[in-house]
Amino acid sequence: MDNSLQARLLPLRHQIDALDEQILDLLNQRAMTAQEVGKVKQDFDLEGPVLKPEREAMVIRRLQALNKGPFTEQAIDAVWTQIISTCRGLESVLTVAYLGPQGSFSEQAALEHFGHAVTRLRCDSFDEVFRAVEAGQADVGMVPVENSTEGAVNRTLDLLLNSPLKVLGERSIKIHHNLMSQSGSLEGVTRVMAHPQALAQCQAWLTQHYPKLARDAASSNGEAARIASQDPTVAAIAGAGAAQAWDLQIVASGIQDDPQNRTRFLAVGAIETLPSGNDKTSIILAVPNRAGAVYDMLAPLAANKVSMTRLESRPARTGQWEYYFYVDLQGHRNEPAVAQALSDLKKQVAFFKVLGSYPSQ
Ligand SMILES: O=C(O)C(=O)C[C@]1(C(=O)O)C=C[C@@H](O)C=C1
Repeated sequence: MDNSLQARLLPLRHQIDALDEQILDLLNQRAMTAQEVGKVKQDFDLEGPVLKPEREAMVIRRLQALNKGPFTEQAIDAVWTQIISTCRGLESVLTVAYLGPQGSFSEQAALEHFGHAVTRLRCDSFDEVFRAVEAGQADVGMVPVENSTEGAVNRTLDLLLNSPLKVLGERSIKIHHNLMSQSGSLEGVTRVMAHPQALAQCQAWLTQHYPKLARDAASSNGEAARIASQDPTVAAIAGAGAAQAWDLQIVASGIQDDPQNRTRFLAVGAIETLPSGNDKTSIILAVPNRAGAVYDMLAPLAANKVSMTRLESRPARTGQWEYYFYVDLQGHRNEPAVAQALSDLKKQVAFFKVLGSYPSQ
């Protein structure tokens, strides 16, 4: 029996080729079915983007529940996000706005959430992201709302307060910082550039490994990578996407001081999301400045057995109320317990706004 490497590999590779043909055929059948769905939506004159966040979440969760492995749950999420993205793109291509430049963590979050079959609209600020979506230049926007080490992203909180857009999804990504340069070494490099937050998140590592390297602030990590791609004396700290985007070589990876460093992003758009079976609702509240007001504010949640997953406060600049409270609840606003809690809450607060209900990640 021929037991050489080739002899053993060949039949397995034939098997993989045959399986790939079946997968390809099934993918095309799925794509044609999605096109049919697109036609039905057109026939019923459904306005707005074809995006149905709750349906996308349900498709992926159902497969994760059915899965027997060895394909992992994360792989199912990543692969089906791409499949759905492509199918959605055959109905109508979604335009996603986010803070650029190329290779930014916002871009990573946007593509991990909506897949690659989208039109990318890179913006210079979070304000511009909201403006682009409000003006209809983009269907959805992706903005960071909190970082596990740095806390809330205040500008995003302020924009959510004043925008008519709804939150339609969330995506938390690991913030994995890399040191990168043109050559892949630090020879000839005299300074390291990054956004101040990234420099802060890597300061212990830099002090330990490269105490003599000057540290300079850039407007974003992507911008630092762009500068490093043109200046061999500069190294940048950025995500792996930026190394790829600017053709830089990674000198050291995972250099953030907190290995669990994560940022949570919100997807926003002019879309009301229906219940998916596992949802969150984000609201903003303000209470009058009197003793016990915050306690009273939260009582309807406990009374209706609605769990709060996050509470963030932000100074109100009206002079009239002290703080806005950003609250995330478990459940969809259409679920009876959440609906009751929201209606009770509304009666006793000075300000009340539902930002949206959306599938939990
Ligand atoms: O079910 C739909 O409404 C579709 O358009 C199909 C599909 C999919 O590929 O599964 C694509 C886009 C939507 O956001 C949701 C799901």
